[in-house]
This record gives sequence, C-alpha cells and structure tokens, in this order.
Amino acid sequence: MGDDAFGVTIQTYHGMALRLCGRSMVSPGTKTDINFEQLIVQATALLRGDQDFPGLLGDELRERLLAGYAYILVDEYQDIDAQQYAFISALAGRTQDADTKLSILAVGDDDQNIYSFRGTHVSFIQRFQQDYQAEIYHLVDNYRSSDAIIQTANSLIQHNSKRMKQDHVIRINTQRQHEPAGGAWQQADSLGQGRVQIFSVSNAQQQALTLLNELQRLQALHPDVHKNREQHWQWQDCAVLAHTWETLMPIRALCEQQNIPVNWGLDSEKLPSPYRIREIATFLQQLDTQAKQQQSVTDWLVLYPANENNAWLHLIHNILLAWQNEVGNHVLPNQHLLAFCYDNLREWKREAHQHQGILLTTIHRAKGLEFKVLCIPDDDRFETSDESRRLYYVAMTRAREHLLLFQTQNRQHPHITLLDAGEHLYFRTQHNFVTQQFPPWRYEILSLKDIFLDFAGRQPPQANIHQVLQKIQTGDTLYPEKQGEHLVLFNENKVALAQLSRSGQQRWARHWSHIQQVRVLAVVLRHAEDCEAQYRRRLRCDAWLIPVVELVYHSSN
Ligand SMILES: Nc1ncnc2c1ncn2[C@@H]1O[C@H](COP(=O)(O)OP(=O)(O)OP(=O)(O)O)[C@@H](O)[C@H]1O
Repeated sequence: MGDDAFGVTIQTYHGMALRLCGRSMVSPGTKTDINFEQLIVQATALLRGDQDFPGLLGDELRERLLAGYAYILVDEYQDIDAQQYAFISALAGRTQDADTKLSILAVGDDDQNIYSFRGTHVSFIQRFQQDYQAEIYHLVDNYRSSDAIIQTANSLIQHNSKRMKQDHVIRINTQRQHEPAGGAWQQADSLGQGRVQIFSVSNAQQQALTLLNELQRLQALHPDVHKNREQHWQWQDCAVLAHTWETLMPIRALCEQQNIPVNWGLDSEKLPSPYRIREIATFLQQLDTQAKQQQSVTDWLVLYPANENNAWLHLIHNILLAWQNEVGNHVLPNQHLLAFCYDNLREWKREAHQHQGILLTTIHRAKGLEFKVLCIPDDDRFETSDESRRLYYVAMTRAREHLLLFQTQNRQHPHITLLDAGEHLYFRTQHNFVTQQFPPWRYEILSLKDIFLDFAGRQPPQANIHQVLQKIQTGDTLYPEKQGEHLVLFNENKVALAQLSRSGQQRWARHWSHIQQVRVLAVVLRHAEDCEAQYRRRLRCDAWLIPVVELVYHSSN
C-alpha cells in the first residue's frame, strides 16, 4: 500500500474506544489502571448519543468522533462478544440513516470461533449479512498449508453443523495446485512423505518422547529439502499446541533435558498487569512525563534496541517497531505513542511468551499464528462437540508443512476418528523407545497472591534489598530456603528478596524442599497506595519491587 498505509489506523476495540472517549492517560503503574471493561460500553453510549458529551449533540458528536473514517474493516469478526458487537454497530451507524453510515467490511471464519467461554458468539458473524444487507465473498484459497493438511482439516470440520462455508470448501491456492499433496516432503521424506502423521502413544511420557523423536528425525532431513533455499532448521518454526498447560509439562521437561530451546507460552492468568512490570512502568513513565514533546520513533528505538536477554525490554522494542510500522518516522507528540503502548500491552497479555525456541502453548493462544511443523498432543479435554472440533481445526490449520497428531492407545480420540483415512494420513504405531529416566519436573509461576507483597515495602529505602531488586534481571536464579516459619527466596549473596504469603505458604510448604530451580520472570512495581489502608502504616517506603518467579519442582512430591 506504500504511503497510503498512513491513512489507515489499525486498532483493537479498546484502542478505538480509548481514542473515541478521549480518556486521559492515568499515571503509569498506579492503582488506577484504566478500566478497560467499561471503555467499550462508554464509547458505545457516546456514539449512540445515550451519554452526553459537553457541548455536542448525538449526531454531531458521532461525526466529530469519527472524523476521517470512511471505512472500517473488522478482522476476526467470528470472535466478537455482545459489547464489541454493539460497539461496531454504533461505529458503523447501523441505526443511523444511509447518509451517515460508514462502509464496513467484516472478515472472519465461523469455523474458528473458539472463545465462546469469553462470551463471543458465532451468531454475530452469521447475522452480519442481514444486519448490514451485506454482500458475502468466500475466501477459500489457502496459501499456508500443504494440500494434505488442508484436506485433513476439511475432513474434520465438515462434521460441524450450520457452517457458513458448508458449500465453499477450502482448497490449495491455484499456483500450488500442481504441487504434490505432501509438498516438498513427499519426495524428501520417504517415511512421512509430507502426509499428516498420526502417532498412537500409551501415555504422556511416551507422547513426549515420540514427539521429540519425530521432530529430531525431521530436523535431520531438513537440509536435503531446503538446501537450495538457504533455510536452516529453526526450533521456532515448530509449535506444540495443547488444550491445557498440564499436557505440555512433560514435553517441556524433556526438551529442557535434551537442551532443545523452548519458548514457553506464559500462563498470563498468573502474571501481573504488564503496566506494572519494572521496565515497562519506567518506559510508560518516561512517555508520560514527556507526553507533549514531539519525537520520532527512531529516537525511542535508540533507547530501546532489540534485547534478547530481557524479555520486557525486547517487548518494548517490538511495540516501538509496530508503532514505526504504523506512523513511519513522522514526528508526533509522545502521547500518541503512549496510547498505542497501553493498547498493545493489553493485547500482549493474551499471547505472553518468552524466549526463542519451540513454542509450547495452548491452542487458544496460537490463534492467527503459523508454523512449519505443528504438533497436537492428545489431551483428554477434547470432546465430541462442534466447539471442540473448531478448537482442533484452529490448531490443525496453523501447520504449513508438517502436522503431527497424537492419540492415546485404547481411547477413541473424538477428532482423529473422524478424519478421512485416505492417502493424506499416515498412522504410526511402532515406537520402541528404550525406557529412560524421564525428567520429573513441573513448572509453575508463583502467582502474586502467593507472595507477601509488602515484604520489601516494610524495609527502609536505604535497605540493601531495594538496590538488589533494582538490579535483578529476567532469567536470574533465586534460592528457596526456610527461615523460621517462613518460606523465603534469596539471591546468591543471601539477601532475602521475597517471602511467601500465608496462602503461598500453604500451597508450597510441601514442595519447598523439592524445588529444583527458581527463575525470575519479571520484577513488578508496587506503590504504598496499592496497599490496603490497615497495613499501610507498617510500610517504610513509598514504592518497592517484587520479583515474579517460576518454580521448577519435582512432580512426584
Ligand atoms: N495472496 C497471497 N499470496 C501469497 N501468500 C499469501 C497470500 N495471502 C496470504 N498468504 C499467506 O498465507 C498465510 C495465511 O495468510 P493470513 O494469515 O492472511 O490468512 P488468515 O485467513 O488470516 O489465516 P487464519 O485466519 O487461518 O489465521 C500467510 O503466510 C500469508 O503470508
């Protein structure tokens, strides 16, 4: 699109609502984080004229707010919830007369609706046509996956009822139609031949061993296939997508034992708000104090270069690159970048992960991504329902070259049993691995409710703990020890940096002596005003830091 792209604004629902409401930014890192849940409701009320805006009437207001927008493209329309639906309707002027309506283009795939637990409903996309008297275009060309993968995914999803694409089957794009169904691997891999491979395994450990064994077999073949394309095997081209984190634990343990780099999708339910993470809070603070100053993004990129050693600084760098992509190197007041950061960080929570390596995460978090090699381990949470089939379909359609599916022997896999057992599938059952000592490790983020949040706050500003916490980095190791009644985390110089809360104590007392490693994931900022009034008088400083850690412990304890 070239320079025309500068006329396009790309925003999340919340970003758009924030822009329309004109909400002033709250001070970063304070208790008054933006109430994102109310933003969309408020913006909708403003657009509909249900809520007054000083000095402007309903239609006038809507025009003022939407000045400049002529077209709206809503992506992933299948995943909208009732609030977002009302917001889009108000934006598009569905209830307005023909002259004031904007043009709206919705893109979505009802087969990929997987967030119904969050209140999203496939009926919104299904009724789009009648809502807007819209024309429908079916995009059926697939540019991503091999034909074998496309056919296999189609053979599953066809079992769902009331699909919008019932009569519009996904097919490989025209330019690739002459290619073999298994792509380049049909020739290069005499065993798998680019077919979708289905592995029968007896338990979770054998599943992990089989999975890694197959990835290493493909890795060894890789140079033959890609020798002319200057492509090397990269572990980040592989992903394992499961229904639950639990399923991924033994796979991660085995990867770490074999020194295969792992990109572990972080369970963001356990993480603090990204705005409170030390590096991010500092950055937002910088932007906030210089909000009116005009600056180009390149100035910020100098301050925040790519940083593979610190996930948070790297995240800031990536957000700056995304901003550069949107506005180029135009010089703008920093407040625009600040709003962009708030919005982006909110979205980031959904896809939190760290490190380069094979991505281990849940299917819900892999939406929209794609990988050369995709594995779906068996998970006893898959069931016979349209919803579960859609989830499995989303996972399968992330694969470009290899799709490896796993089923537990002696159990009918609800989805694999539905696949057309044609030439695209290859069933593998012979896995005679030598029984090896399987790594017994489990991984868990110590959630903030398990930590005594005021631990450092009860020490004076000059206490050593504050300087040490300022310096610790993501990836550093801490050491668990008992100190009297308390479970405490120390650094290598025996400075106590955190103590578990009463609930943390109950949860971890049994495991404390079986912890193999404590890794710092983030350092979080806390202010005295975050603290309940009754405890505030015991504080001895206004702000302090808290380490957020992941515990690696022995699973049999
Ligand atoms: N016209 C095209 N020519 C070449 N490659 C394309 C074309 N359109 C899409 N692709 C490639 O196909 C892949 C899928 O495209 P894209 O992510 O836009 O599809 P999508 O419909 O959003 O996928 P999904 O909803 O399944 O995540 C990407 O790797 C993209 O680069």
